[in-house]
Amino acid sequence: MSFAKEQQAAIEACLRAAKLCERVRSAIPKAIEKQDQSPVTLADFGSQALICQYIRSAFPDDPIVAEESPKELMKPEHAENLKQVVQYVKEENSDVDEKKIIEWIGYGDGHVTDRFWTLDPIDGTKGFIRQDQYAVALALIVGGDVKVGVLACPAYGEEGGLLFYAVRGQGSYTQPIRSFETTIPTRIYITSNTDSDKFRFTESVEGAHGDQSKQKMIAQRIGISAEPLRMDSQVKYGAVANGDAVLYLRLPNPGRGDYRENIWDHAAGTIIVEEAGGKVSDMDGKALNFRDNEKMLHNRGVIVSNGIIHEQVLEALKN
Ligand SMILES: Nc1ncnc2c1ncn2[C@@H]1O[C@H](COP(=O)(O)O)[C@@H](O)[C@H]1OP(=O)(O)O
Ligand SMILES: [Mg+2]
Ligand SMILES: [Mg+2]
Ligand SMILES: [Mg+2]
Repeated sequence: MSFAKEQQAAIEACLRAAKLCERVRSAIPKAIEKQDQSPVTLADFGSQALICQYIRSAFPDDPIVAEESPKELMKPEHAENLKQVVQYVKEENSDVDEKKIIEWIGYGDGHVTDRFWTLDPIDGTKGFIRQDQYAVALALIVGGDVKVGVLACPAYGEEGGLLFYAVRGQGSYTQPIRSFETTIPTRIYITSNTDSDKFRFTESVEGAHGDQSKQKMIAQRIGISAEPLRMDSQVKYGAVANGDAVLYLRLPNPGRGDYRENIWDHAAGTIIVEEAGGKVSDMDGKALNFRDNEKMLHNRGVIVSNGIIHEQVLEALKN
């Protein structure tokens, strides 16, 4: 299957959401604390509303498994915030009102099935608030396999950012977000170990989302001495896919042994790296499981590489 219609819809939806996010980012985004104490902004809600509405109208039968829920926004104390989200969304879709916003965000409460979409409306919210890296991440999963992935990275690579996308079996591509309509796709590939400037690894900015001292040690064991490229979000997958780094390490934080990764934090990035020639697995070498649950219950750690060094990294982790 070519998934041409899915690819086109996913790209269009993410481009619109990225525009909304950039407008909010330039106005200093306001953070609301979620129940798990992580932040969410009005742009996260707006992005999810836009993308869910778009995907739902193009593919009415497809469930969407998304990060955010409209519950918080429906509380009376957020009445002004809800109005503001409507204003943000209006610039991309004029057919919006408060009731529709709640309904559209709520489309994201779907379940994992044989065919579904998974969405992180803003991946790396902490980066977004810091005016740093973030991504809008959308993927289509069929039979447990990621078939289409899109990452809009508005703060990465060049002014206005880069869009990365891939369809299974068709390669990975990038285009500038700002000039998307007037440029042609550039196919991207991982870099081999010979480009010494890019023989480096990438990891989260947030120390609590990984194990930075162990990540440094593993990188050193395979001969990487360069300082890590620290960035928020799945932009790190984009960096490995287009050859800006050879490795992305995300080892479990020893203080948070019970943390399990969400599928929307990895699905889009995974296909983009794989279709660029790289490899993605957990720290035991197992494939990431996008088939059973919105959390990857049986995967610990995430290793993303150019493929060439993958076995070496897994070996280094055993010692
Ligand atoms: N303890 C943790 N370990 C790994 N990832 C985490 C942890 N806590 C939150 N995250 C997730 O890491 C992602 C950001 O990744 P990065 O650090 O690479 O930018 C977010 O989606 C965030 O989830 P959440 O959206 O629930 O906050
Ligand atoms: Mg998010
Ligand atoms: Mg995320
Ligand atoms: Mg979050």
